[in-house]
Amino acid sequence: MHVVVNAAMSVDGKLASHRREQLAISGPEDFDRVDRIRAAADGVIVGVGTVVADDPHLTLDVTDRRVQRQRHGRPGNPARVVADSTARTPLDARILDDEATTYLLVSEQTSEERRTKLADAGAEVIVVGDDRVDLAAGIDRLADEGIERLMIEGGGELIFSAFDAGLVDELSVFVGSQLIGGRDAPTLADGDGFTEEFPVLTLDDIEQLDDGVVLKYTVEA
Ligand SMILES: NC(=O)C1=CN([C@@H]2O[C@H](COP(=O)(O)OP(=O)(O)OC[C@H]3O[C@@H](n4cnc5c(N)ncnc54)[C@H](O)[C@@H]3O)[C@@H](O)[C@H]2O)C=CC1
Ligand SMILES: Nc1nc(O)c(N)c(N[C@@H]2O[C@H](COP(=O)(O)O)[C@@H](O)[C@H]2O)n1
Repeated sequence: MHVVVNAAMSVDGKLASHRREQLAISGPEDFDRVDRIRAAADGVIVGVGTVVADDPHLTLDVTDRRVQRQRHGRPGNPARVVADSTARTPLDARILDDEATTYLLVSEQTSEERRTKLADAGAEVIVVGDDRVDLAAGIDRLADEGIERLMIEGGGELIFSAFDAGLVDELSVFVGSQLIGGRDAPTLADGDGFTEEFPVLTLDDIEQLDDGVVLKYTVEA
C-alpha cells in the first residue's frame, strides 16, 4: 500500500479555526491539485472528526473522472474511508451517498445495532481494533479490497496517527497565506505528539500555487 497525506494549512500550521469550521485555505489551483491526487488514489480516508466538522463528499469532479479512466482504466470515484472508532458518522452524512463505495473502519466498541444501521445507510463496515481503530490493520483490510494507493486528507488527529504508525510514504502540504491562530485549532499533526524518534522527511519539491506554496516530501523509512 502506498500512502499519501495531503492537507492545506495556514502559515501558522492550522488546518481550521478553533471552531473547527471548514475553511478554504486552498485556492482554485490547489483544489484542482487535490482533485488530481484524489483521482490517482484508489481510496481517500478522513477521520470522523472531519466528517462531523465538514460533512465532506470526497468525490472527484467530472473532468477528473475522465482523467482517471484514461490513466487507470477504472471508472468513477475512489473509495471513501472513515476512521471512526465508535461509529459516530451521522447516518445522513454525504459520504454515505451512492457515488462511491464507503468503508467505515470501526473498533469493537461499536454495537452490532449501530454497525447494522450504518450498513443499511450504505457503508461497508470493517472492524479493526479493540478500543480504537488500528490503522495498520485497517490498511491491510483495505488492501484486501483492492486499494493500493490511499490518500489521507486529515484531520490532524488522523495524520498524526498515520505518521505514528509509520504508514506514510509521501506528504504534500499547501501552505496558504492566512494566519489562523488559536491553541485549540487543529494543526497538521495533533495527537499526543512525538517526544523521540521524530519522523524525518525529505523535501522533494516546492511549487507556488494561488497565494501559497505546495511543499512535497517523501518520508524516510
Ligand atoms: N485544511 C485541511 O486540509 C483539512 C482540514 N480539516 C479540518 O480538521 C478538523 C478535524 O480534524 P480532527 O479534529 O483532528 O479530526 P480527524 O478528522 O483527524 O478525526 C479524528 C477522530 O477520528 C477517530 N479515529 C479513529 N481511529 C483513529 C486513529 N487511529 N487515529 C486518529 N483518530 C482516529 C477518533 O474519533 C478521532 O477523534 C476539522 O476542523 C476539519 O475542517 C480536515 C481535513 C483536511
Ligand atoms: N486541500 C484542502 N484545502 C482546504 O482548504 C480544505 N479546507 C480542505 N479540506 C478537506 O477537503 C474536504 C472537503 O471535501 P469535499 O469538497 O466535500 O469533497 C474536507 O472535509 C477536508 O478533508 N482540503
